[in-house]
Amino acid sequence: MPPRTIDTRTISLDHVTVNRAGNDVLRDITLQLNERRIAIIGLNGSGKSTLVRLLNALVLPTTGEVRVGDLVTARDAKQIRRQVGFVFQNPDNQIVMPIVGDDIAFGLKNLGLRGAQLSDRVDEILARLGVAHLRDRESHTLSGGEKQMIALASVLVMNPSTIVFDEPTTMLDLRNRRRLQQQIDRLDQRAVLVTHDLDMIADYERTIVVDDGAVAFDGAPADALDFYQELCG
Ligand SMILES: Nc1ncnc2c1ncn2[C@@H]1O[C@H](COP(=O)(O)OP(=O)(O)OP(=O)(O)O)[C@@H](O)[C@H]1O
Repeated sequence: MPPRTIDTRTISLDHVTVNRAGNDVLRDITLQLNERRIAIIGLNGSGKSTLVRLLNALVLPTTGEVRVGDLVTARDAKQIRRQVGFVFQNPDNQIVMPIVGDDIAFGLKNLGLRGAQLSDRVDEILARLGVAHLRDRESHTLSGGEKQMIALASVLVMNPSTIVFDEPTTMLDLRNRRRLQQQIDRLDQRAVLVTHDLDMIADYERTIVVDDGAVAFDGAPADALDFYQELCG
């Protein structure tokens, strides 16, 4: 996958700690995220979801600061969520409207789009993901793989500069996993992917291994995988 230059904002974490119920689930994390493809791997409960939720203000630091360009998550959550989209592990957490087309249109309507401008954007994104035929379907009747594509469409349609995927393939069969992987590979946007699916990330520019709330390794995927395998024992 050739690296492409993209106009996106650097995401930086500066000495970030997140405390939950008296425990530091993330400890003193300092990172600058500039690459186009970044993977986050690590054992269950190591802190991966908490780390990526910091990137679009779903989680705020207990101490330290997270910035997207000049914006600070603790202050500018609304603007940051337009820059940094988030695709959840379970698309049911993300699909809010009973009809697919309305779900995709939801965020754009909040931005004031109406009429042909709105419906063209919805059509365009559904066609791009190969799911135009789902536009008028009732959301709850979709299969898990179809729901995951609609969840991705609802994020992509807002044209964020970074998209975070938190274990997006967990509920997918092999065919849909490959489809989603292709869609992620094609994105112009920066992608930050949390996954246990290690073969998805071989081409990534950077892989961060999280262990016990800290960054245990940060580098090329092949080296990260060696490190992770040793960690797993
Ligand atoms: N609100 C909370 N209250 C108490 N503990 C929490 C809370 N949120 C997260 N934790 C704890 O923080 C740790 C890290 O959780 P996190 O979901 O970030 O891990 P993860 O690496 O994404 O795990 P997995 O691979 O299992 O999804 C876990 O021990 C979890 O139980």
